Amino acid sequence: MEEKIRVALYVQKAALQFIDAAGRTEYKLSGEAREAGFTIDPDELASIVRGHDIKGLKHYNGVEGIAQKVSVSLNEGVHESDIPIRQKIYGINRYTEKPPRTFLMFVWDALQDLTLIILMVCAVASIGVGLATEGWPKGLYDGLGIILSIFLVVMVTAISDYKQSLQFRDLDKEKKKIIIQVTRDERRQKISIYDLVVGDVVHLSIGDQVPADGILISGHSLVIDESSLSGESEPVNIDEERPFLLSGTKVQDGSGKMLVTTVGMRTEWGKLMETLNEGGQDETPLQVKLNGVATIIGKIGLTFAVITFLVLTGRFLVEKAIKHKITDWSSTDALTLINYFAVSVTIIVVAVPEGLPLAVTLSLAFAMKKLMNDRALVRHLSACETMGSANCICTDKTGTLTTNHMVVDKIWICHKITKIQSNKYEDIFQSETSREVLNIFLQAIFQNTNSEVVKDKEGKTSILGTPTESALLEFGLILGGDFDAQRRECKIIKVEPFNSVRKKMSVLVALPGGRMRAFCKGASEIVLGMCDKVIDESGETVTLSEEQVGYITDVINSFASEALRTLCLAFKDLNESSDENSIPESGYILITVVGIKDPVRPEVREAVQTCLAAGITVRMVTGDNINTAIAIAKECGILTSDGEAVEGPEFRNMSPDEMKRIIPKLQVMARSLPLDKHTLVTQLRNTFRDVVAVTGDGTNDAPALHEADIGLAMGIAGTELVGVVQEVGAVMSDNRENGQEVFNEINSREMEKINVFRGIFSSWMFIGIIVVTVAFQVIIVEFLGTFASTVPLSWQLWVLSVVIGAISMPLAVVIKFIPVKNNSPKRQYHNGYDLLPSGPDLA
Ligand SMILES: Nc1ncnc2c1ncn2[C@@H]1O[C@H](COP(=O)(O)OP(=O)(O)OP(=O)(O)O)[C@@H](O)[C@H]1O
Ligand SMILES: [Ca+2]
Repeated sequence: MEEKIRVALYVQKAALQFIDAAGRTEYKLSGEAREAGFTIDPDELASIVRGHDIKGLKHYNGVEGIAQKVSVSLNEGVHESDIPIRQKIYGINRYTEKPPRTFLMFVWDALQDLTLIILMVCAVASIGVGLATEGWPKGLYDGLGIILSIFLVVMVTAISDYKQSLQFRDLDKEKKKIIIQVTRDERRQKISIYDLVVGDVVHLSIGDQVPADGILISGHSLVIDESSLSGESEPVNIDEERPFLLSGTKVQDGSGKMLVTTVGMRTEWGKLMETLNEGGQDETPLQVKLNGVATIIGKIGLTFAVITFLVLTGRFLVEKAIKHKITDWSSTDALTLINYFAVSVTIIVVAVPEGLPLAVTLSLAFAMKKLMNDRALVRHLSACETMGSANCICTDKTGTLTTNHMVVDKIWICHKITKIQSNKYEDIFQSETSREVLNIFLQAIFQNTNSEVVKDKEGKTSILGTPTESALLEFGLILGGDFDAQRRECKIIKVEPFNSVRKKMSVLVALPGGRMRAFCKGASEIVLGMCDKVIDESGETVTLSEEQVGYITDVINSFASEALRTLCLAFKDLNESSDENSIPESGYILITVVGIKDPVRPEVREAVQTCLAAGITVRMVTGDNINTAIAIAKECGILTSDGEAVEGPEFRNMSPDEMKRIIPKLQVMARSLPLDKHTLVTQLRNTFRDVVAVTGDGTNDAPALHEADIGLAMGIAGTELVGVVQEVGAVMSDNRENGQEVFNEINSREMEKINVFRGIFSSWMFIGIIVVTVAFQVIIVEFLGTFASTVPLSWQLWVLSVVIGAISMPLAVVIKFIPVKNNSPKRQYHNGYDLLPSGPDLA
């Protein structure tokens, strides 16, 4: 699929270049558009952005020029009232959906199974032979019996696949309801991606999906991951030189604002969707293996059948030759030969275990259903299987284990710790003189943020931004701060947005008098390291002594041990001579240490226990402070007394041997960079041969998600991960107990667990499937006698068949050791946050 996209993209690029070479195309603007005040044709706009036509953009006076042509002010945004006309002229932001697959298509798919094809051939042969030997209608019965079993298998497979596709379509719709931030009617607000129109001013920040094609208005270190479109893993910097943003790509770093120029099917993404047809469904690793087994058995059966036929026919011919009757043929002779053929066909029918696909399909369908109920997005049956094979989960903390609902809980300011209980700022700032401190504190909160306090139509205040920043802004409002007033007072000169590598955010602002001030906020110990002074009650700056640094470190640790996320806020006044183009990295004055509470989700502890019980190791990898991480990990039951907690920098600098030694015990990694998580996952997969599931928010965790066997991208808001974790555990233990339908075979530590009867009766799903399968067999044998050409068996024969069946158990154990991992493709499951607009399964 990815490959196809890439090819389509190259073809298109080439075509665009060709058009360019042939001279500018003339576009005609409709009269209606002109009347409504628009002066640029939709296709022309689309081609400028898609073709990265910087000359074309200059020709129209850059982004401001384009804004004029689509009749919008970059400060105010579009007006709600003219959205219908924009949609009429420039289109709506939707993609044509592939027509849904019909039930018959699923039936057709189910029929493609090799075992079934062999069975069908047998049915036809059997009907032919039957009619010739036994005549109408008795001769039909054998064949009809086989057709009946084929019918059953096909129906079960098709119905379960079809239902699953319907369910998936619903979830698909849900997950495409992405909310984005735009400025409209001079107000920043949230809208659905579908309501976006040409002319909209969209705010982008790290982790966001670019919702349509457009041009950069302004940005700070904006870096875009275009890999979904181009397959290029190298991210691109978006700035004045390269201001084009394409729908379906993702913001990897920084922040910015873009002007939407093209929506829906006119975008690059839309065009690609048009040229691509649907990708095929792939088989699950288990299906591949079972098909392999069935095919081998089938082939053996076929060989024996052919040999039997040849031997019987040979003997017959030889006998005939001995009796010198080789030229003398009667109809009885012909019937004998046909009979031999029938015997051979029977061998194939008996040899191919058609019950196998049925049982497997049923169990996978059940597992799928369970996952679906928990709203984990699973596109293919194979997901359950790969998931069932996971023996190790690396999870992030924020939003996955915790609720991601953050509130400031404790602060340290002016050498005093205060627990925030009431909503009164007097508790924190008692004396009049500390007004000064309050001012600088509010400045630090409101100036140095990527989030915003906005008012909606009714004048209600709300905060748009990340949970951490929202907590700070909310606190600022409680202290009586005024976001708009603050923002109007100072002019922001330069911004270094937050990301997980820097773990801090800094800005440079011009104060009313023209003096420059820098603010820095971020991971407490990092920012503390950048400070050499601290502000006291009266607003005076005093030099930080070593003792004081030690004391503040203690404060940080005490907050962190209470599971609080800690941040330091600091500022620095610059003198005239300092460089306006860079924000200082040291010499800051510390204002405060804040401790933000982010409670653990109540269900997490149990989910973790489920995993541990199923033999899955759970590891927490977080960007947060080590003490915070430890406190939370203990609360969730992840960190045990014999487990280890390390910090990212320490882990990074370990020798391969040291890593090998620590990883088995490693339960917590704190202050990690995205790359540390990636390293850990790589090590687990390669050195320890683990099957690793990774959960994360898809921004800073992207590298690790890609490396994992199973990547669960949960989106910033976090979702019902707990359900997924539990399912991984449940599916996993089900599979183990099944005596398989096989998952961890190459993992040597699993070897001793091949006791197939362990816990077999605790798995209801498995028992149900067995009962159904057995019931089918009994019904076929006992009641469909004539149809399936079986005779009711005596009890001795039943015992015999059970014994023969039991012999297949050791065989199953042997199958267990056939490696499956290498042919199981790595998979990623998203809960929509970072899915592409039209949501094809690119993973
Ligand atoms: N907007 C922000 N501005 C400045 N610093 C921040 C901001 N958000 C978080 N931090 C700091 O960065 C640290 C870690 O951030 P990082 O993005 O690496 O981890 P995370 O993804 O939030 O956590 P986890 O990995 O557990 O999900 C936090 O402990 C906090 O101190
Ligand atoms: Ca994270």
